Amino acid sequence: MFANIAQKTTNKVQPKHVIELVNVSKAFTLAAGAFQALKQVSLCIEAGQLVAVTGKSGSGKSTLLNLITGIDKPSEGSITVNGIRIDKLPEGALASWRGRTIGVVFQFFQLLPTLTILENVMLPMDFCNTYPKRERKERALRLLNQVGIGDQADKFPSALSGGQQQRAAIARALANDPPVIVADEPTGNLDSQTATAIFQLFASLAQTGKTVIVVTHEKEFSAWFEHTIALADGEIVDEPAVPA
Ligand SMILES: Nc1ncnc2c1ncn2[C@@H]1O[C@H](COP(=O)(O)OP(=O)(O)OP(=O)(O)O)[C@@H](O)[C@H]1O
Repeated sequence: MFANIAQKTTNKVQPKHVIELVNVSKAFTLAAGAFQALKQVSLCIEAGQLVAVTGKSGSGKSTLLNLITGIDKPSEGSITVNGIRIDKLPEGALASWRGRTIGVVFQFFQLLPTLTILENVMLPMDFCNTYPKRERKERALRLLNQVGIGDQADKFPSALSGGQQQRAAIARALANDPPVIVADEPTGNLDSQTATAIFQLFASLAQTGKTVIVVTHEKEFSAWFEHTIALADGEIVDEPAVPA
């Protein structure tokens, strides 16, 4: 199903550790003083891993994702993604880096309602200029076929079911062929059968060499993940090993 993506991804030279955090802390300044949302977190994730991030509300899951995607900067520590020290990158360079390196999938899909599904998937290519203009439509269609909704390409998001919209969002996340896909509670709004199909899709992507990081509360899917990063009060209580 993902043969084309697999071909492309495995031809790339990727560092073994696609994501590496060393002693990362994140403090927020509140009226009452500094609040440590993440405390001295170190972890590494290898290419092609399907990784879960779990923890109670407020444990630091979104903060961790925001740091890995470069949306936020750490207060301390280093973050290396795909060989780049992103905590050192200036804002402009970060935006362009993010568009090419990270595909993001949200709980509520966040497709643009006034664009067709095909146009939504083409958008990241238009923003980042990653593929020649004449190739973008064909690539978007190919991605939609690969996630199983090629026949919905000309519809608007409101005409699709939740599961179909999430498949479209995954196709959009793949548009620029990023090595890393990050999903924040992607099945939180879907029934369990549809959620299973979405997790199957993520597992297939990981098999093609994509690194897929999923924040999830859904324990019934824990067996799908090769690693679980369990957070409690901003600290990792279960983690992939840090490289020597
Ligand atoms: N911008 C901010 N300013 C101040 N405090 C923040 C900010 N962002 C997060 N926090 C705090 O950091 C802690 C961790 O928040 P975070 O959103 O990472 O948790 P979470 O595990 O993703 O929770 P949820 O499952 O509810 O989304 C919380 O106590 C939160 O209130």
